[in-house]
Amino acid sequence: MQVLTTAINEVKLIIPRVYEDERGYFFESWQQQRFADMIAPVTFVQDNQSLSKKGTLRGLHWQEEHPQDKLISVLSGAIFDVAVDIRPESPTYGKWVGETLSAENHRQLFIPKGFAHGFYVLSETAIVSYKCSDFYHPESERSIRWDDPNLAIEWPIKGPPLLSAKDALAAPFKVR
Ligand SMILES: Cc1cn([C@H]2C[C@H](O)[C@@H](COP(=O)(O)OP(=O)(O)O[C@H]3O[C@H](C)C(=O)[C@H](O)[C@H]3O)O2)c(=O)[nH]c1=O
Repeated sequence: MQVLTTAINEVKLIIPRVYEDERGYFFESWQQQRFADMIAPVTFVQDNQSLSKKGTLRGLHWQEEHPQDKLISVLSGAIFDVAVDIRPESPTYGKWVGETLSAENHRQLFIPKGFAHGFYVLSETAIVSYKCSDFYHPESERSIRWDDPNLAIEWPIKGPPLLSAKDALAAPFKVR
């Protein structure tokens, strides 16, 4: 497993060791001890999975009172995955990182607590599976507009994205 830093130090891009043979491939998508040794001693308690059509944008979301570390993986298709630093005291507050994760490149993104998360679907469909370090607390959910001008995220978007009603009405980013 290779762990690469991104433009925001705490957000890590993971390139797993993939074993390929004539049948296909095998890799350990998560291993607690190696993750603790190389990234952080995180206890994941919930796995989420979503399927989205091409052009879907889910996000930018986080849980305020029950913040979640997340390990994002793509089981099918490809997404542009984005993390936004929303930690009030952070020197990179309001900064974002984006990585293309796909079932083909097997890349994963570790997004710690204190970040908003969202992704845009590049393929016909994408199945995204992600591990969370706390349970779902809907009352604690917050969101920021995907296209907030103060974030200026460079989404690889062609045309208006497919949004949930909730995301279409998301709040603006709070500039410090
Ligand atoms: C997040 C979540 C949702 N749900 C239910 C609530 C809704 O009835 C339905 C769809 O939820 P929502 O539209 O909020 O799903 P997404 O827009 O994919 O939300 C996620 O999008 C971004 C990318 C994230 O990182 C968050 O994990 C999460 O906010 O699933 C649950 O039952 N458990 C959960 O943990």
